[in-house]
Amino acid sequence: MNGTEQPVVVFEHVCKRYGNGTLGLNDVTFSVYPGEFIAVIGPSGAGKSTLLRSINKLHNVTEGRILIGGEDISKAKGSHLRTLRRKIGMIFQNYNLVYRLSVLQNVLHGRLGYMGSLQGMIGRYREEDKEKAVELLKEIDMGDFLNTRAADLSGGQKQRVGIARAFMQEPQILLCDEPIASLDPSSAKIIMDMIYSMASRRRIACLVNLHQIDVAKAYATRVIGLRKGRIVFDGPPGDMGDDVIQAIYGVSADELAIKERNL
Ligand SMILES: Nc1ncnc2c1ncn2[C@@H]1O[C@H](COP(=O)(O)OP(=O)(O)OP(=O)(O)O)[C@@H](O)[C@H]1O
Repeated sequence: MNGTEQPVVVFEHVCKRYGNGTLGLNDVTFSVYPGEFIAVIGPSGAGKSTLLRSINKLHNVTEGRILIGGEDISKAKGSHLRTLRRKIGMIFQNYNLVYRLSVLQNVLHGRLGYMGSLQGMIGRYREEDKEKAVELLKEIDMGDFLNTRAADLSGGQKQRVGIARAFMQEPQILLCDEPIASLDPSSAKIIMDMIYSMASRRRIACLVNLHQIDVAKAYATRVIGLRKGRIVFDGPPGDMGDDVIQAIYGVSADELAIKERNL
């Protein structure tokens, strides 16, 4: 971040109330700058997914504004919404691949937001898109799996394809919703390393929902701690003392470690 750079995402006093009355986000205000790697942490139900889903308007917020590159996505519709969504890549806990399709075809899906609907339906991709997809797959060590069906991959390999698809979109913001929650520890490390290095090399801003504080501390340039829909901490991981853990989770770091061990 530097003094002249414009934020890629701005939240201004955002509230999200669900139909049943639950307040998922409560007066949330923050800005995200290019190159930041932000871990969003908090106990179950704190609003982490609600926050991520608000950014690309997977649901409407009830109050406040969300600006993407200076434009209000809360009000955007139709082709304007589609254009704004191109800037926002997503990586999911459950990969969201099309399992009957090949690895290469899944990665090419990252270009769909740039194509007409007919072009997309018949899968008519430009040669340069295919070359870019192959390059990305090589970058994540999946160059030998181009024609493998996505169904036939391990969990870690599926997530790598999810990563390549997200970068294929050339986003300015990458939203990762618990990207390692379904993976064993060694695959989780590989995936976090890949997301971190690929995003920082391209200066793409990342928001990553995480359950593990140690992972947040290891990778994040900044941590946002949510509790009951409110931001209760926003700062560098080095500032996360026991008081901060208590404010986010309502228990001490020791108690939290015991709870996690018993899960
Ligand atoms: N579709 C919905 N309808 C009603 N309430 C919802 C809905 N989705 C989420 N909520 C509620 O909003 C609050 C925030 O939920 P959210 O899923 O954002 O939390 P989270 O921090 O991502 O939790 P977890 O770590 O368990 O995934 C919770 O009280 C949840 O029950």
